[in-house]
Amino acid sequence: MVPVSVGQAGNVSGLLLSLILSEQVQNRTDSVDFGPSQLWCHRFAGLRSYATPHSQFFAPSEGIMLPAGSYNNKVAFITGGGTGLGRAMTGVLSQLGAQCVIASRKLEVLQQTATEISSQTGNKVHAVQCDVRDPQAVSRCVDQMVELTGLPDVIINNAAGNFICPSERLSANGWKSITDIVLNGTAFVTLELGKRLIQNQKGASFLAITTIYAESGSGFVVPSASAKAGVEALYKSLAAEWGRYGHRFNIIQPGPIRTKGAFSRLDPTGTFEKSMIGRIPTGRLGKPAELANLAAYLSSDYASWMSGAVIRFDGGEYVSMAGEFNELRKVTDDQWKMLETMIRSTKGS
Ligand SMILES: CC/C=C\C/C=C\C=C\C(=O)SCCNC(=O)CCNC(=O)[C@H](O)C(C)(C)COP(=O)(O)OP(=O)(O)OC[C@H]1O[C@@H](n2cnc3c(N)ncnc32)[C@H](O)[C@@H]1OP(=O)(O)O
Ligand SMILES: NC(=O)C1=CN([C@@H]2O[C@H](COP(=O)(O)OP(=O)(O)OC[C@H]3O[C@@H](n4cnc5c(N)ncnc54)[C@H](OP(=O)(O)O)[C@@H]3O)[C@@H](O)[C@H]2O)C=CC1
Repeated sequence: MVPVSVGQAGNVSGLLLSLILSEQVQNRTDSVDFGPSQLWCHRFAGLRSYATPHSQFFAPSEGIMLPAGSYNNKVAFITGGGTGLGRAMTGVLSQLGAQCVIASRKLEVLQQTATEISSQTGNKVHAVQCDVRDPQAVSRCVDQMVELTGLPDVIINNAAGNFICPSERLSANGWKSITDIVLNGTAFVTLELGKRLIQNQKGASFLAITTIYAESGSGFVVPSASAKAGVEALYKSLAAEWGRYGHRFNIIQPGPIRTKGAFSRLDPTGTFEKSMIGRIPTGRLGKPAELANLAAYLSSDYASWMSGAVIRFDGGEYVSMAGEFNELRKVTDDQWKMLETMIRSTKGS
């Protein structure tokens, strides 16, 4: 055994500290190099990526996974289907043969998405305006859907609102705006459709899109964390209660996937993206198409035995943040040699 002096021990902690500091400096440099507006253009034009070299082992497969026609004669209702992940899920379900109904507040956005997707897939996509915070609006939206397509086979509760904000700066209305969309909105849609499906003795698959911090909680997005946790409790409860009516309930917890809606409100300057990717073991963000394939599987007949499931879909980010010693990924081989020598040279307690 080689004895290690206090000086060496100091070097090791110094090295660890400098590793952490240099990362912070690097992050600062990034935000100085690219001013917020410039960065914004780059990020949403997809011109910039922080993906790590090892992400090459985890290259995304963005083609459609299920066999063609898997959703023939099915109707899918997707809240927030006009943008981001909702749009990606609508695209995949439509490509697989579903007739889709997308609903949110901005009718023009929905109509544009509906036209684009249906012209690509040849299947009908209907746009219905609906603010999910208003139970009467939800009821009217379902009336409209029944006229257009009949009751759905698949319901995806995807609509959400979110912004980062220290909780001491949050107004009561700020809290309400998020929890009303996420928890009440999901509940209103689920109860309205659930009751009508039960009356009509029709089975269905319900899917909710939550987030990894629904489980852990997270500072600075407290209304979202609280509401998403509520959505998970709602879905797990109904999985137990409404199986007898032919209803399945599943949940996907995505990690970060670049969409304008999420990133503009959660990382407006682009400062956090690099550190986010640094802690994701697969070294990159998720892709909307990857989430859409998982959603299509969970909502399909191939998953008819899945209910009450909570699927974390985050490239490993959650476990990476949870493990107390995971920061040791940053220790180099030479530093490991020193650390091992120090540990082995310790005698007694
Ligand atoms: C980087 C990604 C990594 C991980 C992602 C993990 C999870 C992601 C979860 C998501 O949900 S991402 C999806 C995000 N998408 C959206 O948020 C789209 C829809 N959002 C909106 O429409 C708005 O942002 C909204 C949520 C604020 C709702 O809009 P609305 O017009 O209804 O609200 P108001 O503008 O009237 O505001 C209501 C209330 O909130 C206060 N408020 C608004 N923004 C902020 C803010 N940034 N900070 C503090 N407070 C805010 C606003 O002042 C109002 O309160 P008062 O009346 O002033 O008291
Ligand atoms: N992207 C990511 O990294 C992650 C996203 N998620 C979840 O994925 C889902 C989709 O998010 P994403 O695609 O990124 O973001 P978007 O902002 O693109 O999607 C949110 C959608 O919700 C709709 N919406 C908001 N408020 C209401 C309302 N009151 N009534 C009806 N619809 C409403 C919006 O449409 P409109 O404005 O027209 O109403 C919009 O289409 C959300 O549930 C989000 O929490 C979870 C983890 C990570």
